[in-house]
Amino acid sequence: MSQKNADHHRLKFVAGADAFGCALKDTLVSHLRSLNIPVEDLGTDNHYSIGAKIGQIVSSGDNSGTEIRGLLACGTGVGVSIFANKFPGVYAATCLTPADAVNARSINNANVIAFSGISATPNAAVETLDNFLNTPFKSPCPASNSEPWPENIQSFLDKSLTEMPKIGSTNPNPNPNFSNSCVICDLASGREFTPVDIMPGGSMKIVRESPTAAVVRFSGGSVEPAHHHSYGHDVVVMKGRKIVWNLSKNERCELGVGDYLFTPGGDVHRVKYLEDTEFFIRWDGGWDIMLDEDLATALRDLDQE
Ligand SMILES: O=C(CO)[C@H](O)[C@H](O)COP(=O)(O)O
Repeated sequence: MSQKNADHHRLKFVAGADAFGCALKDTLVSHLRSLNIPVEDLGTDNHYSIGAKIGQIVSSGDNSGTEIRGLLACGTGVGVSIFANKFPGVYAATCLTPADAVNARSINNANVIAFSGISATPNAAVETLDNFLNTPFKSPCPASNSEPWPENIQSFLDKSLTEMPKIGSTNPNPNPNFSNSCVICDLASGREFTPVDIMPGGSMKIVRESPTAAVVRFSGGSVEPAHHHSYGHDVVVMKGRKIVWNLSKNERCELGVGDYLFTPGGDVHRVKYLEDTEFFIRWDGGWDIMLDEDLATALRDLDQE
């Protein structure tokens, strides 16, 4: 059984669902509010977007000391978890039973819970959510036969909060052209620009991996359709001019030589290159890119500007 923890006053939830999970999410949001737990309900979107939005908010945290947790629901509870888990510091767990939620809190310190809108009944889902609320990390749980953890597992759990965030933050397969022994020795020479297949007109020379640093070139007139990255990135323009629309924040800026821009992880942005442009870019973690629209949509929208 879960341990009761009535002190929810420093807790806030952000919630969202896709169409398959929407009704269940509404039930669970009402339940949280009946417990006087504040909830920001982001409503319904496709499971890629809603999982990423909740993940981004939980990852960003809250500087007032309030703990932010996420509640997600889709058809299976799996897709939304995968996307939320792309963000650092997010531990999203799909919980199909009340026992899953006790295990996910006790063993994994999960901070996002994902439900299956298809298979969960409202009553079972409420019980599952209550367990997620009331189970402290490292408490006895079904996986420990409801007994305190043995010493070796307790020690693993104790270390996991500091060890887990490091996983994936260093490149497990460093390029043999690099020496990783010290920063000065990470000399990258002789690297080539390679075309960025999904961004016509663009080419990129990666000079360091995870955190990833690169020099990027785009030919004048190129457009990058709206996209986002898991990690925030710094850009310094070395040549040319570009316009960046941050669609998440409804902001537009024009960057010329020497200008700097930071774009947070998850922020959707579209870019147009006014001239042949070259810039240095550095992501806070590994490089990835998720397209949020196709090129035709970007060009059509820019035409209407
Ligand atoms: O990742 C990339 C590969 O095409 C782009 O170089 C990068 O996305 C350009 O910077 P921004 O994300 O600010 O548009």
